[in-house]
Amino acid sequence: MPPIIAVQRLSKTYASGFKALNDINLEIRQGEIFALLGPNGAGKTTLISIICGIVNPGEGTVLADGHDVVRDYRAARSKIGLVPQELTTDAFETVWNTVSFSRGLFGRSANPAYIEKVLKDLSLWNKKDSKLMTLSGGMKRRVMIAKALSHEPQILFLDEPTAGVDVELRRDMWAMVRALRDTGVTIILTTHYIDEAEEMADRIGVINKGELILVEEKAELMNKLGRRQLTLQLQSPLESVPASLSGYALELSADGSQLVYTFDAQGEHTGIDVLLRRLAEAGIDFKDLRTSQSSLEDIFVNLVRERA
Ligand SMILES: Nc1ncnc2c1ncn2[C@@H]1O[C@H](COP(=O)(O)OP(=O)(O)OP(=O)(O)O)[C@@H](O)[C@H]1O
Repeated sequence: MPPIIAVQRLSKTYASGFKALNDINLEIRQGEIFALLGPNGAGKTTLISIICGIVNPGEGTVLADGHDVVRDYRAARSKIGLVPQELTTDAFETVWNTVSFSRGLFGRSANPAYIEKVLKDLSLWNKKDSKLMTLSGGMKRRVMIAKALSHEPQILFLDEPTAGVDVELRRDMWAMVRALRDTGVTIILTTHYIDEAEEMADRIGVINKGELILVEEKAELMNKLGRRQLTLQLQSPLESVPASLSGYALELSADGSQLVYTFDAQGEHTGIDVLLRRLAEAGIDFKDLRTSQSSLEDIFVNLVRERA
């Protein structure tokens, strides 16, 4: 199946002379949830804006469902829904009218049954006659999504969808995004919340200083770059790691009560069995042990730091 979005050799230099994107190549698969991560100013919004036809690409090409976003702008844009970061809603309009109007902007004929479905899916149906200014921030965000979906796009961009929303609404938003994906919509989201990418994404792209430094299946990424740790809670504190164990990647906590062993999550041999034997030989007893895996956040911070 051809990619739903194909970005090839895309670079962008703003009029100021600042190069915001450098030779980006990216293919988004139909029906996936793709999370774009990157620190502030990395180029996420620039990339999304180019794909959505809001900012002109400098060099390179972008196809959305086979349509060139510059040469064939209208066809490309009709495939895309964009939920921008800022809430821009017409305060005096009703939910129903604003969502129906958005559909009209894309030249689509009225389809009340579809709008009704979108509002119901987003739990907005009982607010359809409410003026936007009377809605809570969370409800307004839902309206932004409904507007973006009004013309039945196949691709939905969510720019920082849960910035500043409470935990409960975040969970609701995640469920909504999953439900949308289940209807076949491809979702691309940018986020600063790494746990959001960890929770939601099928694949993850990391952008830093205008360069796409990594694109990977989430599970693969966690496997490849993730480190695992074994923490041993000692019976009696140690002053230092015994010399007989110096060949192991062991760290002693400041109070001497914990030994932490870091090992490769992918490696065939973790070395734990031999380590435990050596500990016993050294007369070190422990009362508890637990393993942990580094989070996507650790991986992300390391990736970006390496390139700083
Ligand atoms: N119109 C513009 N003219 C000049 N420079 C710009 C323009 N728009 C963005 N930039 C610069 O391009 C870089 C990338 O900006 P962009 O908004 O794409 O980053 P971002 O990854 O979305 O950041 P954030 O996470 O803060 O939203 C930044 O250094 C920004 O200052």
